[in-house]
Amino acid sequence: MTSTTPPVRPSGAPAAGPAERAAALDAADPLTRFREEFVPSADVVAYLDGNSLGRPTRASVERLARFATEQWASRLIRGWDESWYELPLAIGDRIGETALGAAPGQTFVGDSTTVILYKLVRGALDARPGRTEIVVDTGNFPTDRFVLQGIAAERGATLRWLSPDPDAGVTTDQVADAVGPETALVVLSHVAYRSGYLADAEPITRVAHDAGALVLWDLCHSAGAVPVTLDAWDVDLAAGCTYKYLNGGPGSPAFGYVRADLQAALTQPIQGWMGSDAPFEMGPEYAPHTGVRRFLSGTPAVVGMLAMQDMLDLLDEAGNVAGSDAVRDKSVRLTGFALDLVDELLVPLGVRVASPRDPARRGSHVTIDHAAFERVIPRLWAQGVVPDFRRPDGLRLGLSPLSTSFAEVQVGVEAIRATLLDETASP
Ligand SMILES: Cc1ncc(COP(=O)(O)O)c(C=O)c1O
Ligand SMILES: Nc1c(O)cccc1C(=O)C[C@H](N)C(=O)O
Repeated sequence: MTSTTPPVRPSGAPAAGPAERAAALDAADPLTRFREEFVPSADVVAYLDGNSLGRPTRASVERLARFATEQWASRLIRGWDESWYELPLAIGDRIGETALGAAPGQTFVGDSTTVILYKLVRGALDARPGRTEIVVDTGNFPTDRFVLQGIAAERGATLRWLSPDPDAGVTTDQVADAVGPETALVVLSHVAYRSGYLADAEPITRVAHDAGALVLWDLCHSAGAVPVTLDAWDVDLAAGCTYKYLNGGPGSPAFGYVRADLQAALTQPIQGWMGSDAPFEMGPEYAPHTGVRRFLSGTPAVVGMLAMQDMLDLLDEAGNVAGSDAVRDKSVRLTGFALDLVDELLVPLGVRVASPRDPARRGSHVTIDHAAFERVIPRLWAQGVVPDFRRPDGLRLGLSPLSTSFAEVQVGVEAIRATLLDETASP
Protein backbone atom coordinates (compact mmCIF):
# COMPACT_ATOMS: atom_id res chain seq x y z
CA MET A 1 0.00 0.00 0.00
CA THR A 2 1.14 3.53 -0.63
CA SER A 3 1.51 5.53 2.59
CA THR A 4 -0.35 8.79 3.03
CA THR A 5 2.28 10.03 5.49
CA PRO A 6 3.61 13.50 4.52
CA PRO A 7 7.31 13.98 3.69
CA VAL A 8 9.62 14.12 6.74
CA ARG A 9 10.40 17.72 7.62
CA PRO A 10 13.75 19.10 8.78
CA SER A 11 13.93 18.79 12.57
CA GLY A 12 12.38 21.67 14.39
CA ALA A 13 9.93 22.56 11.61
CA PRO A 14 6.27 22.41 12.67
CA ALA A 15 4.45 19.26 11.52
CA ALA A 16 2.30 19.78 8.46
CA GLY A 17 -1.36 20.38 9.25
CA PRO A 18 -4.24 18.50 7.58
CA ALA A 19 -4.74 21.14 4.86
CA GLU A 20 -1.06 21.18 3.93
CA ARG A 21 -0.95 17.38 3.80
CA ALA A 22 -4.09 17.24 1.68
CA ALA A 23 -2.60 19.77 -0.74
CA ALA A 24 0.61 17.72 -1.01
CA LEU A 25 -1.37 14.54 -1.66
CA ASP A 26 -3.50 16.25 -4.33
CA ALA A 27 -0.38 17.68 -5.97
CA ALA A 28 1.19 14.20 -6.13
CA ASP A 29 -1.99 12.46 -7.30
CA PRO A 30 -1.60 11.14 -10.87
CA LEU A 31 -5.40 11.20 -11.27
CA THR A 32 -5.92 14.75 -10.05
CA ARG A 33 -6.82 16.12 -13.50
CA PHE A 34 -9.81 13.78 -13.75
CA ARG A 35 -11.64 15.87 -11.15
CA GLU A 36 -12.12 18.51 -13.83
CA GLU A 37 -14.23 16.03 -15.79
CA PHE A 38 -17.06 16.23 -13.23
CA VAL A 39 -19.68 18.97 -12.90
CA PRO A 40 -19.08 20.92 -9.69
CA SER A 41 -21.97 21.73 -7.39
CA ALA A 42 -22.26 25.41 -6.45
CA ASP A 43 -23.04 24.82 -2.78
CA VAL A 44 -20.98 21.68 -2.04
CA VAL A 45 -17.48 22.04 -0.59
CA ALA A 46 -16.89 18.34 0.16
CA TYR A 47 -18.91 15.64 -1.63
CA LEU A 48 -18.36 12.48 0.40
CA ASP A 49 -21.19 10.28 -0.83
CA GLY A 50 -19.84 8.88 -4.09
CA ASN A 51 -20.78 5.40 -2.89
CA SER A 52 -24.44 6.34 -2.89
CA LEU A 53 -24.73 8.64 -5.91
CA GLY A 54 -21.76 9.49 -8.14
CA ARG A 55 -21.36 13.03 -9.50
CA PRO A 56 -22.31 13.72 -13.13
CA THR A 57 -19.50 13.93 -15.65
CA ARG A 58 -19.41 16.94 -17.95
CA ALA A 59 -19.49 14.55 -20.89
CA SER A 60 -22.75 13.01 -19.62
CA VAL A 61 -24.49 16.37 -19.43
CA GLU A 62 -23.62 16.88 -23.09
CA ARG A 63 -24.44 13.30 -24.04
CA LEU A 64 -27.91 13.49 -22.46
CA ALA A 65 -28.74 16.76 -24.24
CA ARG A 66 -27.39 15.45 -27.55
CA PHE A 67 -29.37 12.26 -27.20
CA ALA A 68 -32.61 14.17 -26.77
CA THR A 69 -32.15 16.15 -29.96
CA GLU A 70 -30.02 13.94 -32.21
CA GLN A 71 -31.41 10.56 -31.26
CA TRP A 72 -34.83 10.70 -29.64
CA ALA A 73 -36.19 13.72 -31.55
CA SER A 74 -34.69 12.86 -34.89
CA ARG A 75 -34.45 9.09 -35.08
CA LEU A 76 -37.71 8.45 -33.23
CA ILE A 77 -38.81 4.80 -33.41
CA ARG A 78 -36.02 4.02 -35.90
CA GLY A 79 -33.57 4.42 -33.01
CA TRP A 80 -34.46 0.97 -31.71
CA ASP A 81 -33.25 -0.77 -34.84
CA GLU A 82 -30.26 1.51 -35.21
CA SER A 83 -28.75 1.08 -31.72
CA TRP A 84 -31.08 1.22 -28.71
CA TYR A 85 -32.14 -2.42 -28.82
CA GLU A 86 -28.51 -3.54 -28.47
CA LEU A 87 -27.58 -1.05 -25.71
CA PRO A 88 -28.29 -3.31 -22.68
CA LEU A 89 -25.79 -5.86 -23.98
CA ALA A 90 -23.34 -3.43 -25.60
CA ILE A 91 -23.04 -1.38 -22.39
CA GLY A 92 -23.08 -4.61 -20.39
CA ASP A 93 -20.00 -5.75 -22.29
CA ARG A 94 -18.31 -2.41 -21.63
CA ILE A 95 -19.00 -2.64 -17.89
CA GLY A 96 -17.75 -6.21 -18.00
CA GLU A 97 -14.52 -5.24 -19.69
CA THR A 98 -13.76 -2.05 -17.75
CA ALA A 99 -15.06 -2.80 -14.26
CA LEU A 100 -15.74 -6.53 -13.81
CA GLY A 101 -13.02 -8.53 -15.54
CA ALA A 102 -15.72 -10.23 -17.59
CA ALA A 103 -15.42 -11.33 -21.22
CA PRO A 104 -18.21 -10.20 -23.58
CA GLY A 105 -21.58 -11.92 -23.65
CA GLN A 106 -22.02 -12.30 -19.89
CA THR A 107 -23.12 -8.88 -18.61
CA PHE A 108 -26.42 -7.09 -19.22
CA VAL A 109 -27.92 -3.80 -18.07
CA GLY A 110 -31.56 -3.53 -17.06
CA ASP A 111 -33.90 -3.21 -14.05
CA SER A 112 -32.76 -2.21 -10.56
CA THR A 113 -30.23 -4.26 -8.60
CA THR A 114 -33.17 -5.49 -6.52
CA VAL A 115 -34.99 -6.94 -9.53
CA ILE A 116 -31.82 -8.45 -11.01
CA LEU A 117 -31.08 -10.08 -7.65
CA TYR A 118 -34.57 -11.57 -7.70
CA LYS A 119 -34.19 -12.93 -11.21
CA LEU A 120 -30.75 -14.43 -10.65
CA VAL A 121 -31.55 -15.97 -7.27
CA ARG A 122 -34.70 -17.58 -8.68
CA GLY A 123 -32.72 -18.88 -11.65
CA ALA A 124 -29.98 -20.23 -9.40
CA LEU A 125 -32.42 -22.10 -7.14
CA ASP A 126 -33.97 -23.79 -10.17
CA ALA A 127 -30.51 -24.69 -11.46
CA ARG A 128 -29.75 -26.61 -8.22
CA PRO A 129 -32.79 -28.89 -7.90
CA GLY A 130 -33.06 -30.73 -4.60
CA ARG A 131 -30.98 -28.10 -2.76
CA THR A 132 -33.09 -25.77 -0.66
CA GLU A 133 -30.69 -23.60 1.33
CA ILE A 134 -29.36 -20.11 0.59
CA VAL A 135 -26.44 -18.75 2.61
CA VAL A 136 -26.52 -14.99 3.28
CA ASP A 137 -25.15 -12.68 5.97
CA THR A 138 -27.05 -10.52 8.40
CA GLY A 139 -24.94 -7.48 7.43
CA ASN A 140 -25.94 -7.64 3.78
CA PHE A 141 -27.84 -4.68 2.32
CA PRO A 142 -31.56 -4.67 3.22
CA THR A 143 -32.74 -5.24 -0.35
CA ASP A 144 -30.61 -8.40 -0.69
CA ARG A 145 -32.01 -9.76 2.58
CA PHE A 146 -35.58 -8.81 1.71
CA VAL A 147 -35.41 -10.35 -1.77
CA LEU A 148 -34.06 -13.57 -0.27
CA GLN A 149 -36.71 -13.63 2.45
CA GLY A 150 -39.39 -13.24 -0.22
CA ILE A 151 -37.96 -15.99 -2.40
CA ALA A 152 -37.52 -18.32 0.58
CA ALA A 153 -41.22 -17.90 1.39
CA GLU A 154 -42.23 -18.30 -2.25
CA ARG A 155 -40.11 -21.37 -2.95
CA GLY A 156 -39.97 -23.09 0.43
CA ALA A 157 -36.22 -22.45 0.71
CA THR A 158 -34.31 -21.94 3.95
CA LEU A 159 -31.98 -19.04 4.64
CA ARG A 160 -28.82 -19.86 6.55
CA TRP A 161 -27.66 -16.62 8.15
CA LEU A 162 -24.01 -15.84 8.75
CA SER A 163 -23.27 -13.27 11.45
CA PRO A 164 -20.18 -11.31 10.55
CA ASP A 165 -18.49 -9.03 12.99
CA PRO A 166 -20.76 -5.92 12.74
CA ASP A 167 -17.81 -3.76 11.72
CA ALA A 168 -16.31 -6.28 9.36
CA GLY A 169 -17.62 -8.88 6.97
CA VAL A 170 -17.88 -12.50 6.05
CA THR A 171 -14.74 -14.67 6.00
CA THR A 172 -13.88 -17.69 3.87
CA ASP A 173 -13.90 -19.91 6.97
CA GLN A 174 -17.42 -18.81 7.88
CA VAL A 175 -18.66 -19.69 4.40
CA ALA A 176 -16.76 -23.01 4.36
CA ASP A 177 -18.43 -23.95 7.67
CA ALA A 178 -21.90 -22.96 6.44
CA VAL A 179 -22.11 -24.59 3.00
CA GLY A 180 -23.05 -28.22 2.50
CA PRO A 181 -25.05 -30.63 0.35
CA GLU A 182 -28.26 -28.59 0.93
CA THR A 183 -26.74 -25.30 -0.23
CA ALA A 184 -28.00 -24.07 -3.57
CA LEU A 185 -26.56 -20.56 -3.45
CA VAL A 186 -24.38 -18.16 -1.46
CA VAL A 187 -25.33 -14.45 -1.73
CA LEU A 188 -22.86 -11.91 -0.37
CA SER A 189 -21.75 -8.33 -0.92
CA HIS A 190 -18.19 -7.93 -2.16
CA VAL A 191 -17.89 -4.60 -0.31
CA ALA A 192 -20.20 -4.35 2.71
CA TYR A 193 -22.46 -1.31 2.44
CA ARG A 194 -22.02 -0.27 6.06
CA SER A 195 -18.48 -1.15 7.12
CA GLY A 196 -16.83 -1.06 3.69
CA TYR A 197 -15.34 -4.51 4.42
CA LEU A 198 -13.94 -6.10 1.24
CA ALA A 199 -14.64 -9.83 1.11
CA ASP A 200 -12.22 -12.40 -0.26
CA ALA A 201 -14.28 -13.18 -3.35
CA GLU A 202 -12.09 -15.79 -4.97
CA PRO A 203 -11.59 -18.22 -2.03
CA ILE A 204 -15.20 -17.76 -0.90
CA THR A 205 -16.39 -18.63 -4.40
CA ARG A 206 -14.11 -21.68 -4.38
CA VAL A 207 -15.36 -23.07 -1.06
CA ALA A 208 -18.96 -22.64 -2.19
CA HIS A 209 -18.20 -24.46 -5.43
CA ASP A 210 -16.49 -27.25 -3.49
CA ALA A 211 -19.86 -27.84 -1.82
CA GLY A 212 -21.66 -27.78 -5.19
CA ALA A 213 -23.29 -24.39 -4.57
CA LEU A 214 -23.50 -21.36 -6.84
CA VAL A 215 -22.34 -17.89 -5.74
CA LEU A 216 -23.92 -14.50 -6.40
CA TRP A 217 -21.86 -11.41 -5.55
CA ASP A 218 -23.51 -8.03 -4.98
CA LEU A 219 -21.01 -5.61 -6.52
CA CYS A 220 -22.87 -2.35 -5.81
CA HIS A 221 -20.02 -0.87 -3.75
CA SER A 222 -17.26 -2.42 -5.87
CA ALA A 223 -17.85 -1.73 -9.55
CA GLY A 224 -15.74 1.23 -10.64
CA ALA A 225 -13.80 1.53 -7.37
CA VAL A 226 -12.35 -1.86 -6.41
CA PRO A 227 -10.65 -4.43 -8.66
CA VAL A 228 -13.09 -7.14 -9.72
CA THR A 229 -12.14 -10.10 -11.94
CA LEU A 230 -15.28 -12.21 -12.20
CA ASP A 231 -14.04 -14.57 -14.92
CA ALA A 232 -10.74 -15.23 -13.14
CA TRP A 233 -12.54 -15.85 -9.84
CA ASP A 234 -14.89 -18.27 -11.60
CA VAL A 235 -17.91 -16.40 -10.23
CA ASP A 236 -21.33 -17.70 -11.26
CA LEU A 237 -23.57 -14.66 -10.85
CA ALA A 238 -23.25 -11.00 -9.94
CA ALA A 239 -25.34 -7.84 -9.83
CA GLY A 240 -24.61 -4.23 -9.01
CA CYS A 241 -25.62 -0.58 -9.12
CA THR A 242 -24.44 1.82 -11.80
CA TYR A 243 -25.37 5.06 -10.03
CA LYS A 244 -22.57 4.84 -7.46
CA TYR A 245 -18.98 4.54 -8.73
CA LEU A 246 -20.13 4.15 -12.34
CA ASN A 247 -21.83 7.59 -12.20
CA GLY A 248 -24.90 6.58 -14.24
CA GLY A 249 -27.16 9.09 -12.45
CA PRO A 250 -30.11 8.69 -10.06
CA GLY A 251 -31.90 5.39 -10.71
CA SER A 252 -29.70 4.35 -13.63
CA PRO A 253 -30.33 0.66 -14.35
CA ALA A 254 -28.20 -2.01 -12.70
CA PHE A 255 -25.99 -4.64 -14.33
CA GLY A 256 -26.18 -8.40 -14.01
CA TYR A 257 -23.54 -11.03 -14.82
CA VAL A 258 -24.15 -14.67 -15.61
CA ARG A 259 -21.11 -16.83 -16.44
CA ALA A 260 -21.28 -17.97 -20.07
CA ASP A 261 -21.47 -21.70 -19.41
CA LEU A 262 -24.37 -21.27 -16.93
CA GLN A 263 -26.63 -19.23 -19.16
CA ALA A 264 -28.36 -22.05 -21.02
CA ALA A 265 -29.23 -23.78 -17.73
CA LEU A 266 -30.59 -20.69 -16.00
CA THR A 267 -34.20 -19.69 -16.52
CA GLN A 268 -35.42 -16.39 -15.15
CA PRO A 269 -38.82 -15.75 -13.60
CA ILE A 270 -39.89 -12.58 -15.43
CA GLN A 271 -40.44 -13.90 -18.93
CA GLY A 272 -40.80 -10.85 -21.11
CA TRP A 273 -40.55 -10.28 -24.80
CA MET A 274 -37.18 -8.47 -24.63
CA GLY A 275 -35.54 -11.60 -23.20
CA SER A 276 -37.13 -13.90 -25.70
CA ASP A 277 -35.60 -15.55 -28.67
CA ALA A 278 -37.21 -13.31 -31.28
CA PRO A 279 -39.00 -10.32 -29.73
CA PHE A 280 -40.30 -8.87 -32.99
CA GLU A 281 -41.77 -12.15 -34.23
CA MET A 282 -44.59 -11.58 -31.73
CA GLY A 283 -44.99 -15.35 -31.50
CA PRO A 284 -47.54 -17.24 -29.40
CA GLU A 285 -45.10 -18.78 -26.88
CA TYR A 286 -42.12 -17.54 -24.89
CA ALA A 287 -38.79 -19.10 -25.78
CA PRO A 288 -35.79 -17.65 -23.94
CA HIS A 289 -32.94 -16.17 -25.93
CA THR A 290 -29.96 -18.50 -25.96
CA GLY A 291 -27.51 -15.84 -24.72
CA VAL A 292 -27.33 -13.35 -21.87
CA ARG A 293 -30.26 -11.44 -23.43
CA ARG A 294 -32.54 -14.00 -21.78
CA PHE A 295 -32.12 -12.13 -18.49
CA LEU A 296 -33.83 -9.01 -19.86
CA SER A 297 -37.59 -8.69 -19.48
CA GLY A 298 -39.16 -5.50 -20.82
CA THR A 299 -38.15 -2.44 -22.80
CA PRO A 300 -34.73 -1.25 -21.64
CA ALA A 301 -34.29 2.14 -19.93
CA VAL A 302 -32.26 3.68 -22.76
CA VAL A 303 -31.98 7.20 -21.34
CA GLY A 304 -30.89 5.80 -17.98
CA MET A 305 -28.04 3.88 -19.60
CA LEU A 306 -26.40 6.84 -21.29
CA ALA A 307 -24.36 8.53 -18.59
CA MET A 308 -22.50 5.48 -17.27
CA GLN A 309 -20.71 5.23 -20.62
CA ASP A 310 -18.84 8.45 -19.88
CA MET A 311 -17.58 7.17 -16.54
CA LEU A 312 -16.49 3.95 -18.22
CA ASP A 313 -14.54 6.12 -20.70
CA LEU A 314 -12.86 7.97 -17.82
CA LEU A 315 -12.00 4.75 -15.99
CA ASP A 316 -10.42 3.37 -19.18
CA GLU A 317 -8.51 6.59 -19.71
CA ALA A 318 -7.28 6.63 -16.09
CA GLY A 319 -5.98 3.09 -16.54
CA ASN A 320 -4.26 4.06 -19.79
CA VAL A 321 -2.55 7.19 -18.51
CA ALA A 322 -1.73 6.17 -14.93
CA GLY A 323 -1.66 2.37 -14.98
CA SER A 324 -4.18 -0.34 -14.29
CA ASP A 325 -3.74 -0.08 -10.49
CA ALA A 326 -4.15 3.70 -10.39
CA VAL A 327 -7.85 3.81 -9.48
CA ARG A 328 -7.50 1.30 -6.64
CA ASP A 329 -4.32 3.00 -5.48
CA LYS A 330 -6.09 6.37 -5.27
CA SER A 331 -9.02 4.78 -3.45
CA VAL A 332 -6.65 3.24 -0.87
CA ARG A 333 -4.85 6.56 -0.42
CA LEU A 334 -8.14 8.44 0.02
CA THR A 335 -9.52 6.04 2.61
CA GLY A 336 -6.10 5.86 4.32
CA PHE A 337 -5.93 9.66 4.56
CA ALA A 338 -9.51 9.76 5.87
CA LEU A 339 -8.58 7.26 8.60
CA ASP A 340 -5.42 9.22 9.51
CA LEU A 341 -7.51 12.37 9.98
CA VAL A 342 -10.25 10.52 11.87
CA ASP A 343 -7.64 9.16 14.29
CA GLU A 344 -6.12 12.59 14.75
CA LEU A 345 -9.23 14.77 14.90
CA LEU A 346 -12.27 12.63 15.73
CA VAL A 347 -11.21 9.63 17.81
CA PRO A 348 -10.26 12.02 20.68
CA LEU A 349 -13.92 13.17 20.61
CA GLY A 350 -15.24 9.64 21.13
CA VAL A 351 -15.70 8.69 17.45
CA ARG A 352 -15.17 5.00 16.68
CA VAL A 353 -13.77 3.64 13.40
CA ALA A 354 -16.22 1.05 12.01
CA SER A 355 -14.28 0.11 8.85
CA PRO A 356 -11.31 -2.21 8.40
CA ARG A 357 -7.92 -0.60 8.99
CA ASP A 358 -6.22 -3.10 6.71
CA PRO A 359 -6.39 -1.48 3.25
CA ALA A 360 -6.52 -4.92 1.63
CA ARG A 361 -9.83 -5.53 3.43
CA ARG A 362 -11.34 -2.10 2.71
CA GLY A 363 -13.47 -0.83 -0.17
CA SER A 364 -13.71 2.85 -1.09
CA HIS A 365 -15.66 4.12 1.89
CA VAL A 366 -14.95 4.60 5.57
CA THR A 367 -17.61 4.47 8.27
CA ILE A 368 -17.27 6.12 11.65
CA ASP A 369 -19.72 5.86 14.52
CA HIS A 370 -20.86 8.37 17.14
CA ALA A 371 -24.19 8.72 18.92
CA ALA A 372 -24.48 12.38 17.86
CA PHE A 373 -24.03 11.79 14.10
CA GLU A 374 -27.76 11.68 13.39
CA ARG A 375 -27.93 15.30 14.55
CA VAL A 376 -24.55 16.31 13.09
CA ILE A 377 -25.20 15.18 9.50
CA PRO A 378 -28.07 17.58 8.64
CA ARG A 379 -25.88 20.40 9.92
CA LEU A 380 -23.03 19.23 7.69
CA TRP A 381 -25.31 19.05 4.64
CA ALA A 382 -26.37 22.65 5.37
CA GLN A 383 -22.67 23.66 5.16
CA GLY A 384 -22.13 21.84 1.86
CA VAL A 385 -20.32 18.89 3.44
CA VAL A 386 -22.11 15.77 2.23
CA PRO A 387 -21.43 12.35 3.79
CA ASP A 388 -24.37 10.05 4.64
CA PHE A 389 -25.88 8.47 7.72
CA ARG A 390 -26.48 4.78 8.31
CA ARG A 391 -28.31 3.64 11.40
CA PRO A 392 -27.83 3.43 14.25
CA ASP A 393 -24.96 5.91 14.48
CA GLY A 394 -22.76 5.62 11.37
CA LEU A 395 -21.41 8.39 9.19
CA ARG A 396 -20.10 7.12 5.84
CA LEU A 397 -17.38 8.86 3.86
CA GLY A 398 -17.79 7.52 0.31
CA LEU A 399 -14.67 8.43 -1.66
CA SER A 400 -14.88 8.13 -5.42
CA PRO A 401 -11.36 7.75 -6.84
CA LEU A 402 -11.71 9.96 -9.93
CA SER A 403 -13.87 12.72 -8.45
CA THR A 404 -12.88 13.06 -4.77
CA SER A 405 -9.87 15.15 -3.77
CA PHE A 406 -7.76 14.80 -0.64
CA ALA A 407 -8.73 18.41 0.12
CA GLU A 408 -12.41 17.40 0.19
CA VAL A 409 -11.58 14.68 2.72
CA GLN A 410 -9.72 17.16 4.89
CA VAL A 411 -12.44 19.84 4.66
CA GLY A 412 -15.03 17.17 5.44
CA VAL A 413 -13.29 15.68 8.47
CA GLU A 414 -12.50 19.14 9.90
CA ALA A 415 -16.15 20.15 9.45
CA ILE A 416 -17.26 16.95 11.21
CA ARG A 417 -14.95 17.79 14.12
CA ALA A 418 -16.19 21.38 14.43
CA THR A 419 -19.85 20.40 14.18
CA LEU A 420 -19.49 17.48 16.59
CA LEU A 421 -17.72 19.70 19.12
CA ASP A 422 -20.50 22.24 18.84
CA GLU A 423 -23.26 19.63 18.99
CA THR A 424 -21.84 17.92 22.07
CA ALA A 425 -20.79 21.10 23.93
CA SER A 426 -22.49 21.53 27.27
CA PRO A 427 -25.23 24.22 27.16
C1 LIG B 1 -25.13 -3.41 -1.57
C2 LIG B 1 -26.37 -2.87 -2.22
N1 LIG B 1 -27.21 -3.73 -2.84
C3 LIG B 1 -28.34 -3.28 -3.42
C4 LIG B 1 -28.68 -1.95 -3.40
C5 LIG B 1 -30.04 -1.56 -3.95
O1 LIG B 1 -30.06 -1.30 -5.25
P1 LIG B 1 -31.40 -0.80 -5.98
O2 LIG B 1 -32.11 0.15 -5.07
O3 LIG B 1 -30.85 -0.10 -7.17
O4 LIG B 1 -32.22 -1.97 -6.33
C6 LIG B 1 -27.81 -1.01 -2.80
C7 LIG B 1 -28.09 0.45 -2.76
O5 LIG B 1 -29.13 0.97 -2.84
C8 LIG B 1 -26.65 -1.51 -2.18
O6 LIG B 1 -25.82 -0.68 -1.55
N1 LIG C 1 -30.29 3.92 -4.01
C1 LIG C 1 -30.41 4.93 -3.13
C2 LIG C 1 -31.54 5.79 -3.18
O1 LIG C 1 -32.47 5.56 -4.14
C3 LIG C 1 -31.66 6.83 -2.26
C4 LIG C 1 -30.69 7.04 -1.32
C5 LIG C 1 -29.58 6.21 -1.23
C6 LIG C 1 -29.48 5.15 -2.12
C7 LIG C 1 -28.35 4.21 -2.01
O2 LIG C 1 -27.84 3.82 -3.01
C8 LIG C 1 -27.94 3.76 -0.70
C9 LIG C 1 -26.76 2.85 -0.78
N2 LIG C 1 -27.01 1.67 -1.58
C10 LIG C 1 -26.21 2.41 0.55
O3 LIG C 1 -25.20 1.75 0.55
O4 LIG C 1 -26.74 2.73 1.59
